[in-house]
Amino acid sequence: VEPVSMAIAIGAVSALTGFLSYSKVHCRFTECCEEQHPFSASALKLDLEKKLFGQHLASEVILKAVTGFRNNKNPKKALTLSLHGWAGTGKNFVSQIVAENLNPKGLKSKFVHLFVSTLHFPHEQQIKLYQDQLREWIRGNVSACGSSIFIFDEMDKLHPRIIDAIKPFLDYYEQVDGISYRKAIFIFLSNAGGDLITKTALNFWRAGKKREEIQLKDLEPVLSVGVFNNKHSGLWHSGLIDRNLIDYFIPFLPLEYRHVKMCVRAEMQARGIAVDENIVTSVADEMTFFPKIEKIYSDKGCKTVQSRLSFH
Ligand SMILES: Nc1ncnc2c1ncn2[C@@H]1O[C@H](COP(=O)(O)OP(=O)(O)OP(=O)(O)O)[C@@H](O)[C@H]1O
Repeated sequence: VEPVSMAIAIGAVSALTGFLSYSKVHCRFTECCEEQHPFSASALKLDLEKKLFGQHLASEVILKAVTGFRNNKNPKKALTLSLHGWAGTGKNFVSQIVAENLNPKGLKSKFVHLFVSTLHFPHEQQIKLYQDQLREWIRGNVSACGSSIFIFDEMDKLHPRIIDAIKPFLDYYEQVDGISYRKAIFIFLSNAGGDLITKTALNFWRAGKKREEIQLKDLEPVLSVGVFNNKHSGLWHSGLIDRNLIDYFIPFLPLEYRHVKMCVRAEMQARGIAVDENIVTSVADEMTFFPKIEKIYSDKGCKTVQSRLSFH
């Protein structure tokens, strides 16, 4: 090998090594987009089992969907999950668990984005502007980090045309204007369909069947049709449903008295207080339950447990 080529080769290798070690050090100080943060399906499974109460369907589907997506080196489209259920049943909570399992900084990561309808898209007459802003925001963020996560809370309060603006990003295209969206994750949270889920859960209860016997096939089709036909679901007549771009409709069941108690215990443990069963019972007793006669399900799920516990 002639000396000049050798010198160039050595120079190139050391420049590359230098760059790699620089970026390693750099990423220690600022957050970098790593396409593949180490992901452990068993850690996610354990988290769901330990932390999420009374949601056997949501746990199962979320674990399957996220694991399958992350283990696929070449997904054909972005992962799109639509979470439905009554208030306080764990939709935001589970999004946080998923975000933390995919990204060490969880919701605080600059690659995880939360949109809240009433906060970010409050005015009916600004739909066109919101559509443009949303498209730009997602395009910019996915070009900076392909594996970005976008969470849309309060979908039921979103004008249905807004979300259709991002339809091309959720489709099977390899690239849209030079950007691939295939490694991104979109999570929609909504109360829409909560009434349908409760109805099914109640039917099982009244038939003397266990809650855990409810299967996804008992709910998913009802949910997708119900949400499509519901003017206040954010997905009313949406092209996302029409074109089958939502991978999973995930039902969150209404929580029972025993689940509320589990939430109180978890909250006490999180605060480092010894679990006192008298307090657990009195916090759970303060919650209100429906339907009027049977009083099975907590109407706020576990939502006010934290603030109520502070009064004991
Ligand atoms: N199934 C659950 N298992 C464990 N904790 C729960 C569950 N559901 C709710 N919680 C607790 O209650 C808090 C509020 O729940 P969360 O914000 O996830 O409800 P949500 O379903 O998103 O409600 P909303 O539709 O009103 O936004 C959570 O931070 C969590 O502490």
